[in-house]
Amino acid sequence: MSGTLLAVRGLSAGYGPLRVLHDIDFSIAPGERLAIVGLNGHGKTTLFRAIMQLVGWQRGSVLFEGKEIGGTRSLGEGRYTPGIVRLGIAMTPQGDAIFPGLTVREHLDCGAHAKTAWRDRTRRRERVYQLFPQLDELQGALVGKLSGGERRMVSIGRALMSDAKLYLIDEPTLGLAPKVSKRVIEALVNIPLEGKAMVITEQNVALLSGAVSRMMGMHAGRLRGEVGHVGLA
Ligand SMILES: Nc1ncnc2c1ncn2[C@@H]1O[C@H](COP(=O)(O)OP(=O)(O)OP(=O)(O)O)[C@@H](O)[C@H]1O
Repeated sequence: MSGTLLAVRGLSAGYGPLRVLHDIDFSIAPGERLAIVGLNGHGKTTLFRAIMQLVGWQRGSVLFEGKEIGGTRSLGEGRYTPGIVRLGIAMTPQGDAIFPGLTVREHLDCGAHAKTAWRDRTRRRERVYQLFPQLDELQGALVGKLSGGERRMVSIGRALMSDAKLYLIDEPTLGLAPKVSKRVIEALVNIPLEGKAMVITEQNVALLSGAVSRMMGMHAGRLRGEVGHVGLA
């Protein structure tokens, strides 16, 4: 598929005096699944947070469907984030960002907060259950009582309930057993993109190798060129 969904140019970002990202450039087209791999602490999460305007300061351009959502900002983390979500970017944060007191079903419905998504929530939930059949059986269970892998599935499922065109999935396998990690990645690479796009960050290159359209490396806040290229999307 041609065209550019997201174009990041000269993006730098950090927290207070700390500069974490240095002049990041990359873009992603509709239909692409891009992996950004790098070790702990090298800036993967900060990159997602900067796209969502959740860092302390940033500068540089972030174009989403041709609209500038970046620019120079130094105050008010999160101030523009709801607008960015409404434009069509959904982020699954690292770790267990869940509401332990809600059931699986209630949790998924939280992701369908836009009007059109809410009206269509039953069908969307079914799609999530197809992707993660385990969750179908756990619809009424409290999310706080689930295993780490199940909670991660809920967290990803919540993002899929939205009207997003771009999914940012931050280290979906963090803290999971190898077998469960494999299942979560398999589900992620099987999600039909149909003109949407996905960026997945990961520390374990082997898990995503051969399963994504492109892979880039992040080291010390800089993106390095492609670390592999395969035909799958
Ligand atoms: N809120 C914050 N305030 C200050 N420094 C931060 C903050 N969040 C992250 N950092 C620092 O920014 C750097 C990059 O962290 P970041 O979380 O983006 O890396 P990462 O590659 O995603 O690794 P991780 O797997 O740990 O999330 C680290 O040195 C980290 O200590």
